[in-house]
Amino acid sequence: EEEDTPITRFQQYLRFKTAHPNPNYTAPISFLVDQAQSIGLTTRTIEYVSGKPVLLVTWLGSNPKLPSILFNSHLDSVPAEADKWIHPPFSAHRTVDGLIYARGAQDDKCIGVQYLESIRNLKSRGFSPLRTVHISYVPEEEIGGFDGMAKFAASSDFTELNVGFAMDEGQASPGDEFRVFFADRTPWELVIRAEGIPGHGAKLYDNGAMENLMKSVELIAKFRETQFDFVKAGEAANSEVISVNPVYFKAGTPSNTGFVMNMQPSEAEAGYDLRLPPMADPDVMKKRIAEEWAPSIRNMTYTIKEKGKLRDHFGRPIMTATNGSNPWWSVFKQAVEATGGKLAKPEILASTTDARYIRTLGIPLVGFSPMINTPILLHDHNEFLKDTVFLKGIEVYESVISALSSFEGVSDQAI
Ligand SMILES: CSCC[C@H](NC=O)C(=O)O
Ligand SMILES: [Zn+2]
Ligand SMILES: [Zn+2]
Repeated sequence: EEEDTPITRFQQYLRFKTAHPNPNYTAPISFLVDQAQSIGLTTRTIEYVSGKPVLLVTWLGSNPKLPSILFNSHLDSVPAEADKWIHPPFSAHRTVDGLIYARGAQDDKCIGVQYLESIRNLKSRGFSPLRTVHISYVPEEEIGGFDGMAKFAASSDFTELNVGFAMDEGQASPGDEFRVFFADRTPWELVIRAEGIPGHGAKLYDNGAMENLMKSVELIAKFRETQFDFVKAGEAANSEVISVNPVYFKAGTPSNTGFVMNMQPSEAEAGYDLRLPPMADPDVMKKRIAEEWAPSIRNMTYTIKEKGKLRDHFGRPIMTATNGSNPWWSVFKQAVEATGGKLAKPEILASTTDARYIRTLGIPLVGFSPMINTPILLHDHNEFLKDTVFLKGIEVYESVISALSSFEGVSDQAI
């Protein structure tokens, strides 16, 4: 019989098969409900979209009128190519060196368990919070959160939580400073299409669909290079520039064996993953797309699917202040430092999380996954987390949760 410790509970949570395209949500939720109830926390499961439950765990504060603190994590994981792993991705195998291998070990099942374990420890020490603490477990983050956090954040259930400050996942740090994130980049799905007259494969002529698409592909590649050059020159971080990466090309006339080789097609299309940092001007980007990347004079059209907002309703870039103007930030920073930890310079996250839905509401949110001296392995083969790093994270959250939930606020500000 396996012993019951924070590590074995982490392993149990890691063994649920939560990878897309068929994530199991019911089993991990019933595990989390059991855990939360054994600690004496209340739980509520809400389905905004059928089969895609959100779990809300609550620790009531002594003054529930004060804005609450929310700790979020997602239930789902990206797929794993099992044959390319040294241990099966849902085995949560722990090596003699303490490395726990699992898809989700870093992204982001670690924090999901650490939140609960830290509260377990705080409770056993007799700590009780002034502010109410909520933990949310949401589905569908890895595919954009549209049926998960997007719906939850837009619900009256969420408004009623009266969240004053929130935390969500961050990323591992290869060095010895904890990384923290004050913004995400906003993803756009860009598709550019070209049309042209078809023709014999042997003919040289202008304005073919392929030729027109290729011109754009080259222009986009040049733009990509200018952005990447800033990064390579050390002038900007990856997450501070606009990235645009081709994700598919679609063209050609199908045949039984592949493609017809002596026909120039009448349509061609390319798809791009485009990400904008919060300071980027979306209108400048749109103008560039319309005038340079997909101009109608080259018979081109385009569609942009914006998967998030760059500006709040005051027109300000969506980001959380990490200076003295945000009292929550100071409380958080001091709480991490009280554990002997050091914070790296706050960063923008290169990718995108559910944090954007909460920041868009005007709620300050810091992205944070306490993992130092750990290689960044999210979405990679052989994702692992060292047991000692996981345990240290529990201690960090004990400090963070007790400090934030005890924060009395600033008298002239309604927080
Ligand atoms: C369209 S939002 C997609 C969210 C996803 N999140 C994690 O990888 C990402 O691609 O960053
Ligand atoms: Zn994640
Ligand atoms: Zn992820």
